[in-house]
Amino acid sequence: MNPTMNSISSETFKTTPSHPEHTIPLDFTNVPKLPDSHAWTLPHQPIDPFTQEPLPIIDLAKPDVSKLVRHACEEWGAFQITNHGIPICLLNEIEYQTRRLFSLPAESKLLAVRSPEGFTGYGLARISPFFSKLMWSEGFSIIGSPVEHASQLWPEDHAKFCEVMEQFQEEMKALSEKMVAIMLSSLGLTHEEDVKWFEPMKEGCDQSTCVLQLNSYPVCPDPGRAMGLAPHTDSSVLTLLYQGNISGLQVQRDDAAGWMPVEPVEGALVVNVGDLMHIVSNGRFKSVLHRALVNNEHHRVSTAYFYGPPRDAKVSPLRKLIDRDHPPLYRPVTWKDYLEAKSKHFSKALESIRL
Ligand SMILES: O=C(O)CCC(=O)C(=O)O
Ligand SMILES: [Fe+2]
Repeated sequence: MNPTMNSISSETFKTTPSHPEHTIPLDFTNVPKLPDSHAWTLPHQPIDPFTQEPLPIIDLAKPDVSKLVRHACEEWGAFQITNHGIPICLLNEIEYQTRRLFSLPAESKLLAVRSPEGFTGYGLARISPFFSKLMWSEGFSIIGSPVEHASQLWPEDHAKFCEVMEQFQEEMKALSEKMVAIMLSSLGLTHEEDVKWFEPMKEGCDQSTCVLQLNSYPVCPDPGRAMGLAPHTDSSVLTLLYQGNISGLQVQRDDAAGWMPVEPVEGALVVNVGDLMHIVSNGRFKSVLHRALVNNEHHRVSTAYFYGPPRDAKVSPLRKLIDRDHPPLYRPVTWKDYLEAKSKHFSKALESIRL
């Protein structure tokens, strides 16, 4: 592994495996010892949480949300939200269905494996090809209805799974729109006027670039040397993450400071600034470098919703944020172009479009 490979891309781009013998996740049940293929050498560099301002937790029902969100996006590129309006019963339901899926025997999960040219289904983390070591995790990607793969997993009994996943995507899309609006208005922008690419999404014309990613981090025999999900930034506009009540997520505020755990808060969602928001805000909001660690007691699952614009919409630094003192930092790109840049330049994708 290249330890300098820090900010890596994430979810919907296509990549070629660097270790073709491992195109599907390990059968994690009854692995008594961490295999060499999964043993990482990077020290985990934890931060002393008492020396740092903790990651902001923002109550959306309180006043001053806009100021708090701006501060969080400028300083951290991530924050947690409470009072977001997503019912706790839906969050419990999504966690239940996610656990139900990943608790299936390995041979059943392989019936729903993501095809080499596909974007959806069961498989390794998408960022796997960028690392020589494998991650202690498995994933299931959904765009719209998961019925094609779910019916492979449960021929008779997939209706509830599909219903919950579809309902959750609808709720996440609406909440993402709300959060984008708050973020932009915190910079003095009204998204209706300023962000043309945003319109088709709001009208529901194109939902195809939003992805629901279910992640599973099985109990690990040697968590100190394993990596659940290697450091990366999300390529999305923003990501909404539900991590249940098991720790593992960490964010990096800046290179020197080490990794800050994002401790679960009951019913809260984590918001990550993605690379596209980094671009439209002309670098004011930072896409956050984050990773997930594993443990030897609990099977951790998480649900990430990546919110993206229509594939062909142009994304560029917003005009109102540009003046003589703040020249545009990035050239205009479509989401499609950006994902291509990400799969080619990996951690250097943002740099590759820098003016
Ligand atoms: O599981 C987590 O906490 C992080 C998941 C994540 O970063 C991702 O799916 O991109
Ligand atoms: Fe991520």
